[in-house]
Amino acid sequence: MLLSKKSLETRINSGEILRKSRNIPLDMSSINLSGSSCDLTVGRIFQPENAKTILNQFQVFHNYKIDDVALEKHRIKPGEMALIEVKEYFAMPRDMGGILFPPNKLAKEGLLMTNPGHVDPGYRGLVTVCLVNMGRQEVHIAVDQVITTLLLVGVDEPTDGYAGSEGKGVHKTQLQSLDVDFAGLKSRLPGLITEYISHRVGAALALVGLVFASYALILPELGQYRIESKKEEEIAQELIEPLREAMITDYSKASENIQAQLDSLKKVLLKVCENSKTTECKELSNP
Ligand SMILES: Nc1ccn([C@H]2C[C@H](O)[C@@H](COP(=O)(O)OP(=O)(O)OP(=O)(O)O)O2)c(=O)n1
Repeated sequence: MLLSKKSLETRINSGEILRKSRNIPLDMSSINLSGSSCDLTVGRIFQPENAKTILNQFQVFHNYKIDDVALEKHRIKPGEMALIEVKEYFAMPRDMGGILFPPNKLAKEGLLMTNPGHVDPGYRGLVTVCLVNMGRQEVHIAVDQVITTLLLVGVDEPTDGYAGSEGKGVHKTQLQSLDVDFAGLKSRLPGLITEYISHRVGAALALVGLVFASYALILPELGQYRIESKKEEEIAQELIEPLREAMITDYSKASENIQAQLDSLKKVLLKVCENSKTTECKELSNP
């Protein structure tokens, strides 16, 4: 069940739900209650990268604490991240839970809240809001500005309360794990570009290498092929030549034989003609 404005006022006045600090009740005039929800405001602002640098690099000389890196106002650049510690201190009763929402106004400005969530019945302490500027413009945030809306819901019977410890707000470990911008793009981009280029160049080089390697492999093969075919031609020549010579020799021997045969045939015919005394034989014996 959502709680009405009237019952919220009563509970807050009695020191429940929200307080100014652990032991100081909230001044009702400082909070904007509407229906079953109330608006929560900016307490401290942290720009993770700046805060980390100061805490890590100058700690040795100055003994900086988290309070020293908190900002009162800040312009969140497009793509950048900011961590907000909410000003109001939670003192949730055991019969009531809460849900933290980003106000519509923030979204309109391009701010994305990365950790909307529930507030357990019995939770005590501070809550944090992590924002990323997803828009094109810088977004200005300052202390006391509305940063999140708390929707309050009654539980049908009192719970055992919250088992976790008191919320201390933003701490150093939280800052360490966050980057200057969304998904660490600013720090990752040079690496991503180098990786992209090296992939492309690598692929191009591999292609060029492949072409050269192909030439290097094919050219000697072609040369070899030529040499081998020349060799083969010489071998063929060596084999054909004696055959050719043998053929020529045989042919001339054969023609000599034929000539001899013809001569002896002629002699035989002449003898036959001399005996027959025909006209044709006379012509044959006196050509
Ligand atoms: N933006 C938010 C949302 C919640 N909380 C607080 C109120 C919750 O009661 C408490 C625990 O919230 P979750 O259960 O959502 O978070 P975890 O599961 O991380 O914490 P836990 O292990 O304490 O339950 O943290 C917070 O500090 N900041």
